[in-house]
Amino acid sequence: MEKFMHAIQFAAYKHRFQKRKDPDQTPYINHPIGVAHILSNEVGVNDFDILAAALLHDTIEDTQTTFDELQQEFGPRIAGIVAELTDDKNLPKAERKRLQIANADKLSSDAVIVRLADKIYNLRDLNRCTPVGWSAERVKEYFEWSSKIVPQLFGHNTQLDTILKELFLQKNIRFD
Ligand SMILES: Nc1nc2c(ncn2[C@@H]2O[C@H](COP(=O)(O)OP(=O)(O)O)[C@@H](OP(=O)(O)OP(=O)(O)O)[C@H]2O)c(=O)[nH]1
Ligand SMILES: [Mn+2]
Repeated sequence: MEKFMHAIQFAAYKHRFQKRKDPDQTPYINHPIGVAHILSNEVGVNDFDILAAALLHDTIEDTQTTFDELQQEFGPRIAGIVAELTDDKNLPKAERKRLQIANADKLSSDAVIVRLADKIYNLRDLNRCTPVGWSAERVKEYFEWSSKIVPQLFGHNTQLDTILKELFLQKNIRFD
C-alpha cells in the first residue's frame, strides 16, 4: 500500500504540467488514475504492483522520468512493466505505431493488462470528445490501429477483452 500511495504521489508530480488533448484541457494525471481505476474497480485486479504500474505507465514516455529512477523508487517489477509499455518518442509516429503492433506478442502478462486498460481509457475518451485538432478520420484511425494490436493481447483477462470487443463492435470495427 505504501508503494502504491508513493506511485500516486510520484505520477501526479511528474505529470503536473501536462494536460490531456481534450477541449477542457483535463489534467493529464486523470488518465493514469483512470487506467488504474478500470483495473481495480471494473476488472477486480488487486495486485498493487500492477495498479502502481498503471499509475506510472506514461511517466518514462511523457515526462523526464528514467527507468533507473523508477527502479530505485519502485523496484524492478513495476519499473519493468512501465519500460515494456514505453514507446520510443525519438522514432517517427508511424514507426512507433507499427512497433506497438509488431511487438504486442512480446509483452509480459502484467504489461498486457495495463496496455489493455490504457486502450480502453483512450477509446472511451475518444467517444466522450474529440481531441483538439483531430479530424473524424484521425479518430477512426486510432480505433482501427487499436483493433490491430488489442486482439493480439486477448486471453489474459476475459473482462478486459469483453469491454474492448464491445467498444469495437459499437463502431462497426472488425477485429480478429
Ligand atoms: N483519446 C485521447 N487521448 C489523449 C488525449 N490527450 C492525450 N491523449 C494521449 O494521446 C495518445 C494517442 O494519441 P496519438 O496521436 O495516437 O499518439 P501520440 O500522442 O503518441 O502521438 C495516447 O497516448 P498513450 O496513452 O501513450 O497511448 P497510445 O495510444 O500511444 O498507446 C493518449 O493517452 C485525449 O484527450 N483523448
Ligand atoms: Mn496511456
